[in-house]
Amino acid sequence: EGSRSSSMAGKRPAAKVTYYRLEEVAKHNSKKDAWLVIHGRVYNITGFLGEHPGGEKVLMEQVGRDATQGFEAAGHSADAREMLAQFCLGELQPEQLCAFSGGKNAVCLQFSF
Ligand code: HEM
Repeated sequence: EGSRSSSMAGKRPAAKVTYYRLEEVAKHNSKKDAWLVIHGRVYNITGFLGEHPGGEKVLMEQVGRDATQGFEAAGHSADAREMLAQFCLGELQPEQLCAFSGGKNAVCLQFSF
């Protein structure tokens, strides 16, 4: 499970953000339990697999991993980007961000399990 910690955004009260590691995301790689990462956020898309206008197949190729590059390569609309929020579980550990998401560690692009 993800680790909980507080983060202070400006002077607002601490908001709870759940951080996940890629190793945890990787466990959720089946049709019945499908997670992926896009731009540093972790999404549970299990219920969306059959709803995706681009089809289930492309999503199943990305589950359990960082799908940022594929998501951007498909050129998603603003509507598609807004849909993401409803599936969000939390954030990827910042040091595991892929280069495509602004991470310094380009090796994440080749991350595989
Ligand atoms: C939860 C994440 C995702 C959401 C909410 C989503 C949503 C959508 C939506 C609404 C469309 C219709 C076109 C548009 O509005 O842009 C679409 C099309 C498409 N998506 Fe996704 N998508 C997601 C993830 C992905 C990923 C990870 C890939 C590939 C790696 C992908 C590949 C495609 C492709 C190829 C199309 C185009 C289908 C066509 O033009 O016939 N999507 N997606």
